[in-house]
Amino acid sequence: MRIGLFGGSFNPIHDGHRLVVEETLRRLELDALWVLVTPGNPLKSHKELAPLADRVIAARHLLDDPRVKVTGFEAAHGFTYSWQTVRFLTQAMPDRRFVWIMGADNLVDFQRWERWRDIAAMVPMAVYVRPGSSRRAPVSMAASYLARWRVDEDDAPRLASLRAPAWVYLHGRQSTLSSSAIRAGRQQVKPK
Ligand SMILES: Nc1ncnc2c1ncn2[C@@H]1O[C@H](COP(=O)(O)OP(=O)(O)OP(=O)(O)O)[C@@H](O)[C@H]1O
Ligand SMILES: O=C(O)c1ccc[n+]([C@@H]2O[C@H](COP(=O)([O-])O)[C@@H](O)[C@H]2O)c1
Repeated sequence: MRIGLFGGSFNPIHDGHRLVVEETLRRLELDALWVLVTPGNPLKSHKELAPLADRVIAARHLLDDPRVKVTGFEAAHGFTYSWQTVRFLTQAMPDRRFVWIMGADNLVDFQRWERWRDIAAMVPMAVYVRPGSSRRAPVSMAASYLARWRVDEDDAPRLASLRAPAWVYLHGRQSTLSSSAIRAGRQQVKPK
């Protein structure tokens, strides 16, 4: 069983997230994708953060696919950092093949994440291209550190079965949507 783990603030969820979900399910040949709605990104202000339950409900509504499961379980476990989530899931379910999924902007910042090298060593990762970060991501500090474990895009279907570290940078359909622009009233959850 190959399962994508797509963590996010989803404040609010938008069509850019749906695009990443659809593309990674297809390109990584995943059986399931778990959307992990975070109690709060440790690197972001939580001042404008909507309640977890509201973000979970909205994500379930927009991502209406039987393969997609939306959960806020990190809050119930008291997890703040993604390494805690990844360690917990890989230890609790050693027979599942997990892949951590994130947009290219998060690879640019990845070296600021708590124990980011440990995350990369625990789980294969798929980075999805995003406007504004597509060129910076592959030359970021984390990408340079992880360069020798980068897998060709054509091998994306194999990623889940590879031993970590292993990662792929996926190019494809792109969305300019962002939650912050939606909160500021400059964009809509779904483009017109
Ligand atoms: N348009 C997009 N294209 C590709 N990846 C995206 C896009 N929007 C968000 N993501 C990715 O989805 C995950 C969750 O993102 P998040 O909930 O922070 O949304 P966001 O639009 O980046 O929010 P904000 O604008 O508040 O930073 C992250 O890994 C992020 O990189
Ligand atoms: O563990 C960390 O240090 C860490 C730092 C930044 C972001 N994250 C996680 O990355 C995911 C994407 O966050 P965001 O806000 O960009 O949607 C979400 O699951 C966050 O909890 C995790």
